[in-house]
Amino acid sequence: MQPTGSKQMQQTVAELMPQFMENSFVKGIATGSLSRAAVVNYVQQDNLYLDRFLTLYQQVLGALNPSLLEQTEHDIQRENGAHQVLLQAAQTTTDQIMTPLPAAKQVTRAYLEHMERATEQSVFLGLASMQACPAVYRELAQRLVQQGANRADNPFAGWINFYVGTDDDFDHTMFHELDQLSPTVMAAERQQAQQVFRKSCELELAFFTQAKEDD
Ligand SMILES: Cc1ncc(CN)c(N)n1
Repeated sequence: MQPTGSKQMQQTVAELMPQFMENSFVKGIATGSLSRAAVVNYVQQDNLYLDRFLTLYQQVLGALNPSLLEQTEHDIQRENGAHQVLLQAAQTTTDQIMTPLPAAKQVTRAYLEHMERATEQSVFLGLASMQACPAVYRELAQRLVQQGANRADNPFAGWINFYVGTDDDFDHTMFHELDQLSPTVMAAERQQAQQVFRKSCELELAFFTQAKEDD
């Protein structure tokens, strides 16, 4: 029997996880050693990313399932909690690093454009492109916890604990929504959704790499 769309996406995440665990930014989170520049770079780009992600999410879920939008959109707004952990370690604040507004870097732009293009094609593809966001972080955080990386002396433990905790429900809810929609679209579009999802996972990896590029 064919796995459901969400199972296949989870397999993609599992397949790519070794690359995430080897990524230098992720290793820095695990060991508690990241330069201030890398942390600032990451949070600046992530603020730009999440702002646009929320707008797209509102657009897609508003069309698909407004009551689910109402239940879940606060999950994205709450991510500021994860950023605060990083900013505290870097001894800075959101205001300081976002004023004046930094420019979006190449990977951030490419990722946002990828999700925008997918959403223009269909809400199903839009949702698939956005699903890597919770799916990758939840799996990553779980693996970091398994490694014991959220130990008390790691300044980034709160970041790991945030994603192991809160992205869980959001991730399952979105996967469920994708599986519910799946029978309503053609087989070709279901296949395309898998490709779109994989591309988003690759951009997630590039997003971490970008944070350390000019550090
Ligand atoms: C780029 C990116 N991807 C995923 C997440 C976690 N939702 C995030 N904060 N930023």
